[in-house]
Amino acid sequence: MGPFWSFIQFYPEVFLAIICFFGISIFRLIRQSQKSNLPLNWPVVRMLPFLVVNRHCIHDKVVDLLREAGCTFRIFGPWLLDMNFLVTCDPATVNHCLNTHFEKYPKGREFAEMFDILGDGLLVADSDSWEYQRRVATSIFGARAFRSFAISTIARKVGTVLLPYLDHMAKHSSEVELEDVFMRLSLDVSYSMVFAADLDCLSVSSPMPVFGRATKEAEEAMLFRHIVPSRLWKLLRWLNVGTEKKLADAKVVVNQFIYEEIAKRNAHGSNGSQADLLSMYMKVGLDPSMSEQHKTQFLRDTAAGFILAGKDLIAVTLTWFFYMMCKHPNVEARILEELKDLKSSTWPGGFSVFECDELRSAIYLQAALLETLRLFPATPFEEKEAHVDDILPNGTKVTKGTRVIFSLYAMGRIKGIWGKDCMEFRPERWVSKSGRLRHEPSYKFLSFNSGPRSCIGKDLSLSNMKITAASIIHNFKVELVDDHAVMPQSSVILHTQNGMMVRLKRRVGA
Ligand code: HEM
Repeated sequence: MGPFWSFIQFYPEVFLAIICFFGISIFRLIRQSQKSNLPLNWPVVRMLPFLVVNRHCIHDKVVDLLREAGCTFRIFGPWLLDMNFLVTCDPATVNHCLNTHFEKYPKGREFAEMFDILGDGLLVADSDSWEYQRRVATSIFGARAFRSFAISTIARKVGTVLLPYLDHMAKHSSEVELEDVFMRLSLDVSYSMVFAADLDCLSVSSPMPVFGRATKEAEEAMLFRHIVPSRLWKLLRWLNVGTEKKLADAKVVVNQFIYEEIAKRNAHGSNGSQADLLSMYMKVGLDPSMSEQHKTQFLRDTAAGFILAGKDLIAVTLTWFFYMMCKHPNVEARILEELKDLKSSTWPGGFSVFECDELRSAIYLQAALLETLRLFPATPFEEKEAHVDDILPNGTKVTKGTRVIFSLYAMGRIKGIWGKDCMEFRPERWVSKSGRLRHEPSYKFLSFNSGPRSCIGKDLSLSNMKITAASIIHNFKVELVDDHAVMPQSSVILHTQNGMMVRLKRRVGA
């Protein structure tokens, strides 16, 4: 007989007491969990069950949790796994971490390692390297030549690729997965903007090009890195198996494409008037202390960053925007009315594509896009790491190394921040009495980040989305396929869980 059975035989009352203690504790924890949205702190595994059980609807669960907890809550991961973090949607905390005490909350090495496909680029850099890269990027994004190249690229892609593709689908009465269409279009646009070369991702006859497949696999692997303990994905990376192998393969493809584009430019030079991003970076004259190898690496990291930075964010925002149009036909009708008197250019096939400058007066369209981003922020959460011990405005203590997660998704859904109607889609909230766009502080509307690390592509993205959305709405009626549920995916980017299936009809007279 083993020692366990001997113990039960000799001390049955002690054994019974232990069983009762655990039984009552578990019963109390379960009762408590039924009354509250706050996760239970179990022995050993701590709050991991909350994350696992709610993994398919984690964004909405975090909203409930933060509503009950008063906007800030500390999540404890299993013992020894270093998964503890603080989650918040409190604008004062956001302002503290991203603006007033910005230097205390860098991205951190863990973040850079998770996104190692971006090398040492602007999106992952900290301190001096970030400052230098931000300066160069700001000057390029502010250059008229780059902006006008970027805008004309968007209009060309919408006129020659997107609208003919949608028209083909409309003529064949085919169901279309709209998010996939936007993902392909966005990759096409980003690649052209960075290299002035066409990938042709959105074609009726050809499959997704190899570069597109590689970026998709890389993104899936980076998502996996976010949801498992870092020790696990590092082990898989070391063994080169699973998603880590796919990521390693994807990196080889991405590098091959980018280095080839850089080599072509080095061999043929770019003419002085070329204004794609690579040409602009080559023209700007990088830090003379950099070696040739370092410069090539810098250009590679920059190109990878700009291709990956915004493309999915634009694609998912457009998807949620059209979902809102399907659900709120009155808003769509008002946008159509607003577009009626605006100038557009006509492309082969008779498609109208709106001009960026004309769309400046389309206030309601922009309000509807901002309202979409409020309820469906393309990055549902953001993450920083405390560089030193700190105290947040609400008195919460933060120790060095704590990961702070800002839930942008929750921020748009809290009454105390946006009012009683916070769950309603109401573009009017963005329009002032005088008919202008209402300004909201970025630490309240965090979709493009706040403070020194605000999104550099904000204006360009809004122009892109306005041109694309206006041109689709004017030319086509988009209808959701019956019974197709559209829900957010639990992901680092707010994709839809099962895509968005629609049917299209060409508008009469368009
Ligand atoms: C709907 C579209 C977009 C949204 C919602 C968006 C949102 C954001 C957010 C939230 C950040 C902060 C990320 C962080 O610190 O972790 C960011 C940073 C950044 N975004 Fe965007 N973005 C969009 C499109 C773009 C585009 C199209 C580009 C470039 C072509 C771009 C370039 C950047 C860059 C370079 C940064 C890093 C800035 C820095 O760290 O100093 N973004 N963006």
